[in-house]
Amino acid sequence: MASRVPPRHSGAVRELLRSLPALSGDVLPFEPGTAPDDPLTLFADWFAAAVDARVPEPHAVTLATADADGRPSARVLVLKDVGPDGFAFATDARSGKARDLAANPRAALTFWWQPVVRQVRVAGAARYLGPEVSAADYLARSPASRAAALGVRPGEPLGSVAGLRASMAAARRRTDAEPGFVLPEWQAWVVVPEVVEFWQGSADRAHVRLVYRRSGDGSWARSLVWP
Ligand SMILES: Cc1cc2nc3c(=O)[nH]c(=O)nc-3n(C[C@H](O)[C@H](O)[C@H](O)COP(=O)(O)O)c2cc1C
Repeated sequence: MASRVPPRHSGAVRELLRSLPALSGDVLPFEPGTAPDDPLTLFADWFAAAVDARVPEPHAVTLATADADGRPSARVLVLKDVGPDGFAFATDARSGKARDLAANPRAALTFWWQPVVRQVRVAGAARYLGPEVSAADYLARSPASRAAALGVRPGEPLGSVAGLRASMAAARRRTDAEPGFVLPEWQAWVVVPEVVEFWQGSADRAHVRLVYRRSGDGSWARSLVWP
């Protein structure tokens, strides 16, 4: 098969970018007038529809944080749960995101489900769920996942990939020998939503945006906004 890697002439990336379609998935029907009162219910519906449509890894979500000075940072992680508290994820206390959240406990999550042309955005306060929930999350991971978390030192300079592999192999041996061990740095967090936006793309660009905002009494107000 011919390589699609372009020659490295000036403008090659721009040409490649312009050759690509956007919003080319199969739009799902969405009638905002009949949407539920609660965005978590609509999220559950949309998530199930994404799974049904075989969206690859629909639980992979971009988490945006900012440090104490407001410098933003974003990365992909795995959504662990969605419940009345909000959207849960887990990470290492030594990671950049956990440091950001310790200094500035606000976050945004963005899901992009290309095959169904849907985006969901969540913004709100981020809350550490404490050592017990974090330990339970850690112990629910497979031995390989626990070893992967145990064998790393997030963000520290790494001399070689061989060093990483050796550390992870040692972590796997320890995980197998001590199955009850919990990495003290493991942290479960939840983003408590204040705003949730459901975006249904459309081939004719008449994209539907339905925004839910939480009121002081905990109820939700929802409205359409222009795309
Ligand atoms: C599909 C996918 C899933 C990931 N899941 C997690 C996760 O659940 N928790 C996590 O801390 N990092 C996860 N990562 C790694 C993060 O993207 C990131 O590289 C790492 O957490 C360090 O980010 P930070 O320095 O901004 O904190 C995942 C990456 C990808 C691509």
